Amino acid sequence: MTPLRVAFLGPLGSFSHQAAAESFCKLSAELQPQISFPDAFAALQNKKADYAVIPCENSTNGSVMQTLDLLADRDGLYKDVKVCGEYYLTVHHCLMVHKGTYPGGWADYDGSITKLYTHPQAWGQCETFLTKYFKGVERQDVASTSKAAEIVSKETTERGAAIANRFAAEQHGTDVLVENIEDRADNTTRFLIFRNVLDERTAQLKFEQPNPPTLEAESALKTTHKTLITFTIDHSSPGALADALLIFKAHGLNLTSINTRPSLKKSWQYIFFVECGRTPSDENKEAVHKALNDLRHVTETCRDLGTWKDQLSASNA
Ligand SMILES: O=C(O)C(=O)Cc1ccccc1
Repeated sequence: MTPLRVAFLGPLGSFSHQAAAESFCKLSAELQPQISFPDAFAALQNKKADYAVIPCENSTNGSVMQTLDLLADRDGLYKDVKVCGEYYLTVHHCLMVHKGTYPGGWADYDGSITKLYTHPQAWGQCETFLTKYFKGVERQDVASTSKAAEIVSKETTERGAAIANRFAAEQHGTDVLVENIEDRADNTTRFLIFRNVLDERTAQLKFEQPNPPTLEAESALKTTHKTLITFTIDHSSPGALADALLIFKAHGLNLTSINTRPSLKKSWQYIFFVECGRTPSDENKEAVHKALNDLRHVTETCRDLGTWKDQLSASNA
């Protein structure tokens, strides 16, 4: 059997690459860089990859809208793709330039950078640094931080700089001018790990996320299981959202986050993303199944996006 194939947002050296490598480090996995998040999802749906590791939320900057839009799956492209795990990565950004541009390093920097490149998620994580040193400098969104590094590594005429991972600098041969430019030292991105639930090959490979590392055997039993459910409601019906949320309470499911994205069916109507947790027990093992059945009565559409082990419940236990 071929090794486990893990899709992530490339090119090599992205934060997604780091998260994929770290979360599958114990398994001999073939890491497959993709050009975009939709490409990674398509690889799963088409059974070209077994898993995909995609950023969903950052502790400084909040939810990743591109990922929520993928999960909304408005065109039904990724029917069999579900979450099966999560991974928290501490994210340190560097400012990097074309090799040899500033031989004296940051100490000699003369203010000549005219354009900055990075993934949209990164701007908001480095705002203090950028406001201090690069106020008014043009910012260009690119597909990933490592793509930004690749662009400045190849540029010949412009004075550009990229915000990216230290590994991206090694990968693409750029010079790091400043390290750790993120606003907060605890800047962390949560990645979700996805699989195709109908892919039998993937099922046989049995990737099982470990219990959080700091958990002792006894408290391992207390690891929270998280579930993600998306739904739409009848916006003209007073209390429709309250009715839906009460179902989680009725089944002992603790709400841990709520997000919305436009439904794109009608303006000012939304798709709701509800994440909830439970500590597994004999009594509540059917809780998610029952909640989904009840939700189908009070929602217009409703989708189970998977259940996985909470990798932070060690610190919550
Ligand atoms: O662009 C990357 O490197 C990604 O993997 C997306 C991203 C961007 C910024 C923080 C975490 C993940």
